[in-house]
Amino acid sequence: TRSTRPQRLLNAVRKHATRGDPQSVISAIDHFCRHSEWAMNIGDEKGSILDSVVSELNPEKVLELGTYCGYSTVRIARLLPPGARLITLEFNADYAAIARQVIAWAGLEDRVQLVEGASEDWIPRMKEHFGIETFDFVFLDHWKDRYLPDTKLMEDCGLLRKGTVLLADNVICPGVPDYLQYVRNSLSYKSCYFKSHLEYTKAEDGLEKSVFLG
Ligand SMILES: O=C(NCCCCCn1ccc2cnccc21)c1cc(-c2ccc(F)cc2)cc(O)c1O
Ligand SMILES: [Mg+2]
Repeated sequence: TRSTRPQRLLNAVRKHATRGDPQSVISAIDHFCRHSEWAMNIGDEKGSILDSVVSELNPEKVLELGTYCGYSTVRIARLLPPGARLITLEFNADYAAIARQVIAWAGLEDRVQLVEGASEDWIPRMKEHFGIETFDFVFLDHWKDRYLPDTKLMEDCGLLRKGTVLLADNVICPGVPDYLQYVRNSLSYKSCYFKSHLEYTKAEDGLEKSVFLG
């Protein structure tokens, strides 16, 4: 049977990246997506913005909604201190299987926990299942129509604290208008937009950084 794009992306990582070297994994995926096949990783341009937000925050407890092949998982985890924890949620079992191997190739499996399932099912179980009180940083990159309901669900489940940072990908392309309207107008958030481009293209896209004020 024909290979899938995520499988071809993993092959490129194995071929061109060095085991235990997260930067080489990031570079191998970006090269593959620029020169072989486009894929919906956050990419190098928006990825640099992600890096700066994570580096400034130094989070201990991180939630990523939308693993895909693990590109942003590797970007975030490589910046975390060894004691920090990143829980990443992926709905698609095939993507999850590839992501586990990409994360392992980068040598970051000790600080990453990949969970398979839907955000609306897992968010209410975070506390009792993972012993998480609140998250310091949440990266939203899953179904675009779930950004808003899941943010409200995280609020209701007490997973956000004063100062928790939400960073949302694709706020222009594909776009998340209801989420943007909420975080930009709610008195519970301080929000700002980082203008950029859709991964590996010239189309406009950007990241929205929103600090929960409690
Ligand atoms: O659709 C996107 N991502 C979501 C993929 C599915 C997530 C599924 N999933 C994962 C965890 C999880 C938990 N609960 C429920 C569901 C869950 C996406 C698309 C584009 C894009 C595509 C075509 C185009 F022409 C322009 C842009 C670019 C991006 O950067 C993207 O991120
Ligand atoms: Mg995205």
